[in-house]
Amino acid sequence: MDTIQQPAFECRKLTMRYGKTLALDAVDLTLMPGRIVGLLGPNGSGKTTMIKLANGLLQPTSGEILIAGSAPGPESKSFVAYLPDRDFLPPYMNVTQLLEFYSDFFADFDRERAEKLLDSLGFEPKQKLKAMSKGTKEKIQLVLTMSRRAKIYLLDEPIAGVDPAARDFIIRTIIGNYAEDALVVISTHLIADIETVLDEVVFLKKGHIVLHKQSDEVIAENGKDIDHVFREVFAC
Ligand SMILES: Nc1ncnc2c1ncn2[C@@H]1O[C@H](COP(=O)(O)OP(=O)(O)OP(=O)(O)O)[C@@H](O)[C@H]1O
Repeated sequence: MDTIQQPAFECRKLTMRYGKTLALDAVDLTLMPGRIVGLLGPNGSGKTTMIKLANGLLQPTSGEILIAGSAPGPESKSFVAYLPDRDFLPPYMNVTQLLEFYSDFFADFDRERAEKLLDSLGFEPKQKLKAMSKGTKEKIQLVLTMSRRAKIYLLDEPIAGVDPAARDFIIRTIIGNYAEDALVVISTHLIADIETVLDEVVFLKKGHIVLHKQSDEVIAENGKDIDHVFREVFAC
């Protein structure tokens, strides 16, 4: 008998206002485990706001967001691996200290996996974060995030600052390092680079979901790739 799966991520009439700005307007969205989902939208469409709400960094104005059935909080932090869209690690730390920091903070951190990945990328143990280029910092932050054996990965713009060759590495790291029953949500507007790994896409426009479908359905219905569909939907 099939067991009924609980959604990994659920928004119910989720609304977020910053003063007069309505960033999310009564959004309903259900994402199931075992999927890689692209949260796609132009600047200011509400992607970061939704991811921050999922991490409990913001409180909704109204409606709710549920992570594996509960409101975000200390418990969900133990199984949600979050990659913010900005630097978030102490800049004075070197590679070894960062590995120790993650091992101390996250019970699900697979240090061996992180060490192997960092070694294959040529990182040196004594290399300090503050001396790394923007793209190199993004790589180490992604390796640390994806080396958690999390149930849910929320990646906010993981490829924005890196060159096309490094983007391929990042995409391989994402698909090579998550458990098959985990949910991966990737927010980006660089769709062409990432669309081949997406099972589902969510198009967010001015705080509304204008499309939520399986990637292959979007391609079949439109006869073009997701990047081109996105450009049409969001044409200025
Ligand atoms: N702290 C804040 N105070 C006021 N308005 C905010 C704040 N954060 C976001 N906003 C506004 O909320 C809306 C959604 O912003 P959000 O950062 O979620 O969009 P985004 O889709 O992640 O954009 P980008 O692709 O540029 O990162 C925008 O109109 C933005 O200006």
